[in-house]
Amino acid sequence: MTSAAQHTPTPTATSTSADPADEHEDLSLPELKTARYFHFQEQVATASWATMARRMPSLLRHAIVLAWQSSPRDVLATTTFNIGVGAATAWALVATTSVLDQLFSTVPTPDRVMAALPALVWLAAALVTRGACSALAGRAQARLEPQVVVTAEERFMGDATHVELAAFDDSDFHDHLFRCYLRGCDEGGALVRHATDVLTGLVSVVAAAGVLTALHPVLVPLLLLTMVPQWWGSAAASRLRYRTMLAITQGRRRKHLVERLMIDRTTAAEVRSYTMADRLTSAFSKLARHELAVHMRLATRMVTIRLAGDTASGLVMGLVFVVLGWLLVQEIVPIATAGAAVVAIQVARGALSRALSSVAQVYESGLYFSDYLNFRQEARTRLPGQDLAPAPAGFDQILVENATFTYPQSAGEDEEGTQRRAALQGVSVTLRRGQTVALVGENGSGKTTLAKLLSGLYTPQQGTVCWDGTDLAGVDGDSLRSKIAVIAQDHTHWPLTARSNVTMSSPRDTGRLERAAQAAGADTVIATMPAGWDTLLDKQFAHGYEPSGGQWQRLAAARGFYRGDDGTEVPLLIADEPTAALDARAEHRFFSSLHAHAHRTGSAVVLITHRLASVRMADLIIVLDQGRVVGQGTHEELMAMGDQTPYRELWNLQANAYRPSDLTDTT
Ligand SMILES: Nc1ncnc2c1ncn2[C@@H]1O[C@H](COP(=O)(O)OP(=O)(O)OP(=O)(O)O)[C@@H](O)[C@H]1O
Repeated sequence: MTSAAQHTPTPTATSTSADPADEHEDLSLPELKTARYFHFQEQVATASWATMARRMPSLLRHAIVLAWQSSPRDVLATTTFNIGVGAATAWALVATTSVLDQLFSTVPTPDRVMAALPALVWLAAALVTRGACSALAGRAQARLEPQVVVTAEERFMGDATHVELAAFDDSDFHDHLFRCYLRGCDEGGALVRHATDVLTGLVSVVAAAGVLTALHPVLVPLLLLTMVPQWWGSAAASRLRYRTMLAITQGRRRKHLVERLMIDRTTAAEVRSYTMADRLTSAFSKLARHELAVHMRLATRMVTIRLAGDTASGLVMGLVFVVLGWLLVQEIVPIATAGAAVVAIQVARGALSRALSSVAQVYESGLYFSDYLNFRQEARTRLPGQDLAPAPAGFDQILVENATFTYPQSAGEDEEGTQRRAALQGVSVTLRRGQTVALVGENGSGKTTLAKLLSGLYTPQQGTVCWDGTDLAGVDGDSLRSKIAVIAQDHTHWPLTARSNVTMSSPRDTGRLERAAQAAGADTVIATMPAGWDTLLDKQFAHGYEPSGGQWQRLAAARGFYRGDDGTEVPLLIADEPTAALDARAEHRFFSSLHAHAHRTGSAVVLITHRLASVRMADLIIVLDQGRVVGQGTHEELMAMGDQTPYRELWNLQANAYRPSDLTDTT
């Protein structure tokens, strides 16, 4: 069969241009990348029946295991009732044979009808049973599919939130994760549905074949003969419909893109300012009409296939009748058996048609479901160990020894590239409880990476991070991180209430909340919010509120203070660029709070900032450059090291901006 994908032109930017004289007509959008959720398109479009048949057993095995783990009861019900449908089909066919036997006997007509009555009741009972089994199978199937999806989603989400953080820096992992998220889990449910449809169809075909064998073995080849055009017609129609849909996908995505430009709030103003409405409408119409034309062509080709299929079917059925007639004349089969054979053949043809139209869908769903299976397999290699020791209650000192950390290699990057990209190389530092330690250095020097090593989010590939004698590599990550408060540089704008944005997973404590808000300067932000602490911080919700950048930063700082407001349990507070969006007054207040926090709780505070005036008071300043420690000490010690040292250079650059040009630093 010729692929529709080959014949149906994919609408592109150039194909949308109607009038070359109109230079504004074409929106000139470049080719779209293959969507993550459609990456198996090529494989699906070109798969042969043999390929599908080869993959089927393993796909079905995985789907059955997942279905069984989701709901054994509904799997048993689906299977039992579908077998019931097959058995009732066979029963109905046998009853039909009895009815026909009686009706074609040689006694007078009223007697024949009376004699057929018990068989008719039997037939009615079989049909009712078949209907009931079919309905119950449908119910079990409808229950099973969403359960399979939820089980798959729960496992996926569990893995996604528990894998080590470094996995999110690996573009390959990220890609697998997103593909699984977009389709993998849902397709597990769809696979079960389509597989059950195939099963249902096959059970009925087998039932009809069984009855025919019992009636007379010579009838079975007749059944197989009628199935050939049926197979061809159903398979050709379903593949054509399918490939056409695949072929128009690109155009449909392009259409959605244009649609979004036309109806999105963010583009609405410029659509009007730059009078884009007509151009967009024209582009939209062309894409929509192209799709329409493809559908029209599909309808015509479907009719052609149907006509060819029906003609072939009619011819074969004619042949079957000729053979049946010959069998009757030769008295090989009685007339009642021949009648029952015709009914059985019709039942088998209908069931086969349904099964076939589901086979291609089993294949496609199976491919996408393999994204789910692959993701889970990969995630297992990235989950933390199970039997790790709990984190120590605290520390007197944190010792980072010779730590080297490289972010995961990007696809296509060579070993040399990896060497060049080491974010930290041989870093050794010591932090003591109660100290305020500042990490300074230029952009990309490794400050945030070191902070993430200290906060237990990353583990160095070489070297160690120890709390007193305990190497954090052997410690349970969750128990460690519950003892560390982090004010992150790229903090999350949680779509939750202001209160939950600060308390997060810790228990609620009003006193602690107020203290944290005050320390971070978030109290004045809360005071301006319509519902105070109960204000929802997301405009997507009714009465939602959108804080400004600086207000979000104060809330993030309050989150860190809240987590850290427990001297015995949280011995480390890490603040990464906590004041970048704050005004001068808020910044001053924040640094005072930070020192007060360290003093009051006795915890170690790690501060990352580019504002060197704020680190002057730190007990220890660690200077990083290209992933290496290039200086450490107090402000005075570092300034005394000489003119060309990185810290002094940076200090002078910033200090000079506030001085008359003829002044230099005074140390
Ligand atoms: N997730 C990541 N994946 C790959 N490389 C990263 C990632 N995060 C940081 N890097 C690289 O690691 C190096 C150190 O980055 P890091 O964020 O630790 O620097 P920084 O000193 O905190 O910078 P800044 O002052 O700009 O915040 C940089 O070269 C950066 O490109």
